[in-house]
Amino acid sequence: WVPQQQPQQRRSHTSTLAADTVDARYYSLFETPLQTQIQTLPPVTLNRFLQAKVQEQPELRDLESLYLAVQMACKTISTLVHRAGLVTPTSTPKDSYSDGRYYSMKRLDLLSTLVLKNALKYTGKCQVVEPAVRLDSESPATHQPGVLIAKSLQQEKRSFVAVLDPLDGSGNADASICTGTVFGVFEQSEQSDEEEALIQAVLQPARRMRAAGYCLYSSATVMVVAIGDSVQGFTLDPQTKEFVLTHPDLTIPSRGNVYSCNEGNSEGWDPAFRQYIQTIKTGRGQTGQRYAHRYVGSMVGDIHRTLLYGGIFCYPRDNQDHPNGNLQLLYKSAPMAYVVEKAGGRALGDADQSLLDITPERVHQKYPCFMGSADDVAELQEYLRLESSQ
Ligand SMILES: O=P(O)(O)OC[C@H]1O[C@](O)(COP(=O)(O)O)[C@@H](O)[C@@H]1O
Repeated sequence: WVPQQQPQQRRSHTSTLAADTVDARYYSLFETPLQTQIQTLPPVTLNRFLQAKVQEQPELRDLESLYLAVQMACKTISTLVHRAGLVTPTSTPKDSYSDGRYYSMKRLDLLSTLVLKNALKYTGKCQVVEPAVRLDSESPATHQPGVLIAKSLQQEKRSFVAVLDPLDGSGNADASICTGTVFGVFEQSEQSDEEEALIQAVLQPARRMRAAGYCLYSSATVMVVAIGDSVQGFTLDPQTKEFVLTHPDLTIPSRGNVYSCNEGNSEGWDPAFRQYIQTIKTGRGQTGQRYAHRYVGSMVGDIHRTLLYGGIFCYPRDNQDHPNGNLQLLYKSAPMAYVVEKAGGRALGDADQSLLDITPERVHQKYPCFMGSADDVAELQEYLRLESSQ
């Protein structure tokens, strides 16, 4: 909707219609000097940011094309996700997906995977493989996310190889709950283009990543990238369709007051972890403050909130349905952990092991994870150590 009249003209009307009053208030926002200033500031787009980065560090040039392809795909996926309710059939066909949720989940997953794959391929600078979907024995009959591995094709001695989860939390999209794309980038030392070699190239601990990031599709679409030693957040401007730097040099607060986990699994948790949660939520932890519980059930959303506000996100093992937690290490928790640590937080896989030091044995392997504000993770670590010493 475009206003047909200037605010000044509208206010000159003597009509006292409520709509006019509301409009006047709306326009007056834009007349304040501060707002005028903000609007005239030249935005730093992701493209410009990357160009500047490459000028500083020319060895990142290959990474630039990968990032540009990912951001292009994320713009399309953002539109797909936001239009999901408009284009997905509401009645679920009775086919191989007995559960209606899995049907549209699968559909959005496939679409996002295709969009991302094409964006990467059409750069002409990336080779893309989609590792065959094999169900992990630890998660029989559950939804298996699509995953992509992309390699930059520059004829340099080194090349980059990225692992990408096109749409984390796709099962939530029907309820308009946030979802996300996750990626992590390694260097490939051995120059082979065989699928198996590419898979091996990403089966590395996240500490060896050269970059990682995610795109959150929520009330806004936000791309957060860890590149070099800093973390930058860019918001997609729906008018210009550009990612604009809105969260420069993101750092996670050293302490928060929110814990985020699937408390429905608490019966099967290790006693020490259960004790930790009980302690912080009743205000008997180190801060003496009662922690609030927040759990979207969409990892990217839960971790993004943790990054901005502080606190702790956990997916521990339980002795019922999740002997290794419920998050795939390689393409979900490890890249997120990389971002969190680059932002000054911490991430654990076990009592004494950083999540960044765990080598995935296979693409879809799940692993317990705990990440967030450094002081909160340190407090939890004491409980995990207690458990492992028993
Ligand atoms: O339902 P649970 O066990 O809490 O698991 C939720 C987790 O599963 C995920 O939704 C992953 O789902 P997808 O398989 O759709 O990618 C995470 O985003 C989220 O944290």
